[in-house]
Parts: sequence; structure tokens; C-alpha cells
Amino acid sequence: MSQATLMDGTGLARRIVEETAQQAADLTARTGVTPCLATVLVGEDPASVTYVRMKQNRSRKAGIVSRHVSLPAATTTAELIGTLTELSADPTVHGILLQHPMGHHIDERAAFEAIAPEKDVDGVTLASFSAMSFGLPGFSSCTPGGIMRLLDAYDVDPAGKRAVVVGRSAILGRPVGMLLLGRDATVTYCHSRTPAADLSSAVREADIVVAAVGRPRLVRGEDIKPGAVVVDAGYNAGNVGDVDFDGARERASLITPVPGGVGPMTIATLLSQTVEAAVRQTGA
Ligand SMILES: Nc1nc2c(c(=O)[nH]1)N[C@@H](CN(C=O)c1ccc(C(=O)N[C@@H](CCC(=O)O)C(=O)O)cc1)CN2
Repeated sequence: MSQATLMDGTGLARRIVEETAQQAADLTARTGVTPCLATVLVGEDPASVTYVRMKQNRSRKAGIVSRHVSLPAATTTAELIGTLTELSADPTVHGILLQHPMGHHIDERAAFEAIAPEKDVDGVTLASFSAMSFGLPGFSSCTPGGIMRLLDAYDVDPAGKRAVVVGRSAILGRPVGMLLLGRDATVTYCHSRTPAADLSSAVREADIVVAAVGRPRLVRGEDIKPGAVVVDAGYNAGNVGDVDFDGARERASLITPVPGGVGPMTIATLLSQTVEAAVRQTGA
């Protein structure tokens, strides 16, 4: 039986980061301004620490200054908003990334809204979500933006296709569904409260499956429609995705691996949007 082709997020992300580094160098040569990304982390969740470190390291490799603010786990919403307001007002900072998830005591929505829209390179504010939903200029959430670039790179045109998005988080499921809708897909959302039988029947109908719910192997390989495109955006412990990869690969035409698929595209999108923000803010 033929197996699906792997969608190489690592390779595509590398090319995007190389282009981004060139754009950053051009901006610095023209204006003397070096793009700067501020990362903000509340607490010490090991996975979040790793992701933020990856963002810092790759920023530096792309010629982007990385400024990091590490806040204790007990930080209040008001204190966090204070930090984000200061960074939003700082002209040397062009992009702000508030790592998700935060402690349950934090009003996440209020915190995201403290990020100035022009510096929202992670696409987490309501202003960014609305603009993205209506195809207006602005920054998309990084993982959804990265997924769309990956689909484009493999000539997957969502127009007229049935897409199922499994997950409805603010930074992943919801926005990726809106981006697919904006590209004329017929979008169905499933989520943690969708009965298993309904999830199976939605996936069985789908030409494009985006799994973004954070439950290891929730999407069953046997449910994948032959020839479907499968994008696994699940981040679970041990680098396991939300899709039964081996089962799905037997049936799909294209599939993202975990690791090496969507993850690297998230960071590449963040860096390219940071340089774009710096270009816009310097008027270059
Ligand atoms: N504010 C945000 N918070 C979170 C986001 C986000 O986009 N914005 N996404 C996820 C986690 N995440 C970035 O923060 C992220 C996860 C995974 C990867 C990645 O490249 N993974 C590699 C494997 C890495 C490894 O070796 O462990 C891969 O898939 O190949 C990048 C970013 C939640 N929070």
C-alpha cells in the first residue's frame, strides 16, 4: 500500500528563516534598526521554557534581537498587564510574544489584549483575530499561519474542500478554521465535547484534517479518507501528535510528521512576522 508523502516543515521553516534573516539584515543596513522580539514567560513550565528558548535561539540566528522577561508563577494579571504595557510602549521592541499557557489564576484574554496590535506578532489579540478572519492586513496566529504556508508549499488549495478542524483554542483551532474558511474551504469544527462517533464521521468526510486539540492520537488512522491531507498540530508530551500517524499515513496523500511538521513552521512564522512588524514600525 502506498504511503502519504511527508510535509517537511523543518525544511520549509529553514528556508523561511533564511529569507527572514536577509530581510532583517536589509532593514538594519537601510535604517540602523535591528528587529527586536520580546518574549514573556510566566512561571517555569518545562515545555514552555523549552519553546521560549527555541524562539530566542532562532531569533538570534535570524539577526533579531531577543529580549526575555521571565516572571514568577505567582505574577498577577495586573502585574503581567503592566509588563506587556511597558513593552508595547517601548520603541526598541517590535514584536511581543506571551507564551501560552499561563497559570489558571491569570486572565489570559486580558493579558493578550495588553499587547499593542502592531506588535502582536503572535496574532493573539482580538484585533488580530478579527483582521485575520476577514482577510484584512495584520498578523495571523503563528501556528495557523505556518499551517497555511505549509499547505501552499505542497500545492494544497483548500477552495471547495471539506476541512475538519479538531480543536477550538484561541491560538490554534479557531484561527486555523477561519483561515481555511477565508480560502473557501467548507469548515467543520470538532472539539473536546464532540462525541467520538461524531468526530469519526466528520473526519471520514474530510479532505483536509487539522488536528489541534492536544490529545495523543485522538484522530484514528482508520477514519482518514483515502487521499486526504492530514496536518497534525498537536503538542503532547514525548513529541506525540493528535493523529495516529502510522494508521493515517496508510490512507492520506500528504501528512505532517511530529516532530518536523507544524512545530518548526510556528517559529518561522513568528520570526518573519517580527521582521515585518519592524519594517512597518520604522516606515522602511
Ligand atoms: N504564545 C504562544 N504560545 C504557544 C504557541 C504559540 O504559537 N504561541 N504554540 C505552542 C507551543 N509552541 C510555541 O510556543 C511550539 C511547540 C513546538 C514547536 C516545535 O518546533 N516543535 C518541534 C519539536 C521540538 C522538540 O524537539 O521538542 C517539532 O514539532 O518539530 C515550536 C513551538 C503552545 N504555546
